[in-house]
Amino acid sequence: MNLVVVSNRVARARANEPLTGGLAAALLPVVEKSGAIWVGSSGRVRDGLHKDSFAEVQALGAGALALLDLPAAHYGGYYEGFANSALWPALHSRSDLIHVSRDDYQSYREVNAFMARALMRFRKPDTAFWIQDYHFLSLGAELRDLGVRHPIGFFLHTPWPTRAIIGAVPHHRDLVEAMLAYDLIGFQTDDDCENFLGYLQSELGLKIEDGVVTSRHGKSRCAVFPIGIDVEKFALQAAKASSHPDVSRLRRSLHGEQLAIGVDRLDYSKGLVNRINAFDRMLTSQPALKRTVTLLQIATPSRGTIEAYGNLQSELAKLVSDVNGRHGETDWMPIRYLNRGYSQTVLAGLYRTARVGVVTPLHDGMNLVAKEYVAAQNPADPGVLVLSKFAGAANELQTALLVNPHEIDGMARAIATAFSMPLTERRMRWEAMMRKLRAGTIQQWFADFSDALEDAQASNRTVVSESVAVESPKPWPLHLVGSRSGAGIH
Ligand SMILES: O=P(O)(O)OC[C@H]1O[C@H](O[C@H]2O[C@H](CO)[C@@H](O)[C@H](O)[C@H]2O)[C@H](O)[C@@H](O)[C@@H]1O
Ligand SMILES: O=c1ccn([C@@H]2O[C@H](COP(=O)(O)OP(=O)(O)O)[C@@H](O)[C@H]2O)c(=O)[nH]1
Repeated sequence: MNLVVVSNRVARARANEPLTGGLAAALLPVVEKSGAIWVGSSGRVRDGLHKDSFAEVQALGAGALALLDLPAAHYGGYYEGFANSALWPALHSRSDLIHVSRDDYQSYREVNAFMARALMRFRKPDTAFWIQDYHFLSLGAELRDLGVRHPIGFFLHTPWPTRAIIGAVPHHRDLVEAMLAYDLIGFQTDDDCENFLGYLQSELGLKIEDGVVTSRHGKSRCAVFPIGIDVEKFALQAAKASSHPDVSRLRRSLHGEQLAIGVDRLDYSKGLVNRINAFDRMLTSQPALKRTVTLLQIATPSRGTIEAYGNLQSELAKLVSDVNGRHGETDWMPIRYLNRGYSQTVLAGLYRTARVGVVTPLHDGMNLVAKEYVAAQNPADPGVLVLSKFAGAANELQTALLVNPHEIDGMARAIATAFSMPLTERRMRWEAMMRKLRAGTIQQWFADFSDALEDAQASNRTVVSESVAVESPKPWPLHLVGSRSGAGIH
């Protein structure tokens, strides 16, 4: 199978650069190994809607990375507008934050249609397309409209909420109907999959049998594929990274204090305000912990041009300074707060230095940081994961200290418990989590989805020969094609 993977965000090709978000981080190692072509946004926009606006096609391990300039007229309405100000808040059960302009949906559909046209050049008789995430809910339908009969799979990296919440998204019916052009629709958790199937039954009146729905497009299989990480690579990286200058400087600066770590995009779904409030509450209710513990919170800026994100950044900066101002002393600050990104090599070392990993999103598709924190621990002296029960990762990491991120007192107690947990209990909990991580690696996820896509398509539709194609594909060249002059956007 000649696999073409499509996502809005793709990994930067340079090693040791911070990666933005779990989708790019997760796909990079498996795309590199598999020989797939990974198509996504170049981070630049261009005027006009030409299907040939590939800024660059470059080698990526055994495969290739194809970067596409997106149409300038529609980019804002697509990415900041419909994708991140309508779909993202709804998918994270924050319909109160939905803000869309009149043309955003149109722009979203235009970019999906534009991507479909651009993908035609990668089509070969044995091609399968694997579309990633909420940016491209209607891409499969656009490909079908262009005559594509190849297998097309879709994986949603975020949660899928209840019918009432998704019903707050403008054009939700059109979008979900368009999704049924996919042969396989993958979710992170059983709850997400059940919510989606519930919507199909109750809102669209469709029949479902064993996770397979029949619509005017044919059959679509809905199934669960929890995403994982490269466990052994992360563990090795963490062991090596302890000598990295950033990591050894951190260790030296601790003066015997125990470290808790949080690593998140600066996003309202990550529960950062509640987490800082919980740390504050812990220090207020257990003042003996002062000077003995510190929280290192890395909050990487994300989607900064969207108002809700800008507001959160200001709120957090104020909150952290308030907590530090009240509890801090001349030579000790409770919270070290950083608005920047780190490479995964450095992150691995930081995770290993921390006795406690605090991962407390209000809602999260998976949360790979939770898995990375566990994989990075020293087996002889592992740290403790405090994990929100609303992260997809909680389904697997049940021996973490599971918390409700809306209960500030409960979180404060859990963090304090984590700091004082005896070694035997830490090891027992950590070993159980490692068994789960090893059973569901990113390599396994990639293989499971690819196999299921082949199976789903074989039983759903007959592959139509290339002669039916509306345009003949051009070969994809492994060299620079076209200019890189578009305006930067990420
Ligand atoms: O591309 P951005 O707008 O900068 O956002 C970064 C990514 O955020 C989301 O990541 C999700 O994927 C992770 C891996 O499956 C998962 O662990 C996490 O829970 C999700 O939030 C988003 O879904 C991606 O499309 C973005 O690239
Ligand atoms: O400074 C940073 C912060 C995060 N990450 C990576 O970004 C991903 C975040 O994924 P997660 O699923 O936790 O959340 P998302 O940001 O995708 O919602 C993880 O692989 C992190 O290692 C990184 O490389 N550098």
